[in-house]
Amino acid sequence: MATGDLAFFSRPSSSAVRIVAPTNGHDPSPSPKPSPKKSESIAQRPCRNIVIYGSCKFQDKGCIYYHPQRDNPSPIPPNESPTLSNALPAQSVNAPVFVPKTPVVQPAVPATVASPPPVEAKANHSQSSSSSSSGPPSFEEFEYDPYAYSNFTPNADETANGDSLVGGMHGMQHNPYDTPGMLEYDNQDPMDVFYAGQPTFVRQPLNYHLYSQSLPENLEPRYFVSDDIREELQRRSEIIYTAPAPGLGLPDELQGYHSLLPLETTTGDRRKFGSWVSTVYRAISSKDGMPYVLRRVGVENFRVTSQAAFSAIEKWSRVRHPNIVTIREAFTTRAFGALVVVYDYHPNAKTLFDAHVKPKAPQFPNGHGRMPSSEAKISERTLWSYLIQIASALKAVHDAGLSMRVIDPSKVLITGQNRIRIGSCGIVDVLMHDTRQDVPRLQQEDFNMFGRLVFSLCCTSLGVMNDLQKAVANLGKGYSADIKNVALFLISKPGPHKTIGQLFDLIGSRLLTEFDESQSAADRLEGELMSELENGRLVRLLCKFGFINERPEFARDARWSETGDRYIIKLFRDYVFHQVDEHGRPVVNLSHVLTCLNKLDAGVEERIMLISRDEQSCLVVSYKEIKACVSSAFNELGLGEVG
Ligand SMILES: Nc1ncnc2c1ncn2[C@@H]1O[C@H](COP(=O)(O)OP(=O)(O)OP(=O)(O)O)[C@@H](O)[C@H]1O
Repeated sequence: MATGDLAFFSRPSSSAVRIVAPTNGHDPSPSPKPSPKKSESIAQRPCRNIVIYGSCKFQDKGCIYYHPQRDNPSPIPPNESPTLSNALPAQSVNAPVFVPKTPVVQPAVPATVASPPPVEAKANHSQSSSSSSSGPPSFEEFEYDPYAYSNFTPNADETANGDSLVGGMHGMQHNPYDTPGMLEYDNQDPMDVFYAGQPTFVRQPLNYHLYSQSLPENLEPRYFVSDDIREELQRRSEIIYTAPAPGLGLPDELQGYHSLLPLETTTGDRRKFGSWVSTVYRAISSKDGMPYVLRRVGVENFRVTSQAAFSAIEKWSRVRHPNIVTIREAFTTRAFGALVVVYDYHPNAKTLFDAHVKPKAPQFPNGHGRMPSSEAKISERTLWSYLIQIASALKAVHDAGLSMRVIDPSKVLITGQNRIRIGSCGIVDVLMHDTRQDVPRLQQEDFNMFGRLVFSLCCTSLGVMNDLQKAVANLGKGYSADIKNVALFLISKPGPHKTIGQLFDLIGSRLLTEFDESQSAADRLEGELMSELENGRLVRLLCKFGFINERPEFARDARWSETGDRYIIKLFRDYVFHQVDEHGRPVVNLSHVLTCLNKLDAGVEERIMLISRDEQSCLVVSYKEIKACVSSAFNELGLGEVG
């Protein structure tokens, strides 16, 4: 690969990315015959064998390179200094590098900087400096410098004066990356070991706090939220925005709610909610644009004679519990001829009845006749989780001086992975506002309803309680004695011993298991959130690439995409996305893409080699510099025609 043809990197109209073939001692035209001056300089060049292996077999057999004497074991020739005339031409490594012509703005460095601080302190500084708000230098300031990695140390006078180091450059010899915050590697290119007096290779510190490290390919999914969670959230999001079918004959607007969409069939045989028929709609609030559930209870001649009917709703709306569907408000409506209670909407919620009790549609195994699908039995662990969540909701309600009044498989929702929420609270309180409420008795009834729900779930049947003996026997066959005890306690006769506290005594240490599992679930979700956080940053970067690359209005202006910042971005895009394997097949490696983009976003000092499409030129450039290119090209768009 040749580096001679680098002219297209230059942008004559500006100093941006001015890459020119070296002159004076780094003559671009490769000369096959070494000039006398050149032979002299070869004799001054450290022998690679010494650098790599510590000795050279050909030292006394005509090797023309420099070999250190015993009294001077340094591999660098005594009169060698990293000056312009003695440094190796860029052609030798086929890799020109970018170095800012003016230095990166660094914080003032104390005079003691000449003796570098310990490595650890430097590494920390490096991390903070790379994330500092001063940011990388504009790419306008970069210019090709073959001495970028020479081991130049400013003299005491220069370092004593902060300005001299920070703002003042002595020609092109000071490496702007040679700051106290960098490890030695920052003064080196990995290839230096082959031609300079730097036998050690110190790895550049990675800014782990700024980007995720690449993971083995088989762990790729860790970069993204896991499939099951993604699918579930996508489904919910789709359901929220499902548009109602036209011609349903529903009001366009109902007390500040619009876009009503029934969540159940409103025709055919309807089950009763107590002695009422209820229908659930999803509707959007005009106030906040959020979806809510309207439960409409069609009650003939239902009249609210006083606001007192809604006092229970006020109490209920103050009950905020993770296992209760929150009530927002209630109203009656003539247009709808009903009482409407508004609840929080949990997209893709399923009732316990639909999930566990409702007979499933028959399956057709291999076309050989019909067979009813077997009900999936709830596992003991899941059942305990349901029990604990409902008991917890019950406690909150009883503590608030209320009673649940409806605990039925058709009114308890599963709103996520084993997440239970009791819906339809408060409705009965409004409907029966004119009858005297004996709260302790109603609370005892809650236990009873809860017990029947446990039997229904264990036996996957609603009518199970018609034959109690059989129900107990069935439950005992499928579940532990502890479950059986809880179920029997719940359906036992009311009495002073039957309190929510007693119920929790029976649940015992299972509560801790539930608590532990819910904490683990929170940890898992936090982990998922982290991966999404990373993705958000990368999407912003990809958007910038989208804005910059292949702009049609500049299609005829080759200079726009073939010079300066944009050319580097174009080559970087090839490096990230368009690599091919040794057979010319596209390499589709998501880990590579994510790693590159993360490093770019963090603007790390690590350098990569970009290769032109004709493979005639290459360019060594750091992520930090590419990042500066991206932001300058993007800013240029914003200030220009794109507005
Ligand atoms: N707060 C809510 N958020 C999301 N969906 C809900 C909510 N409340 C109820 N639903 C859904 O609305 C549908 C109907 O609920 P409903 O309580 O009427 O159940 P049902 O089984 O149809 O009972 P019924 O026979 O008494 O009407 C169910 O699929 C349920 O998941």
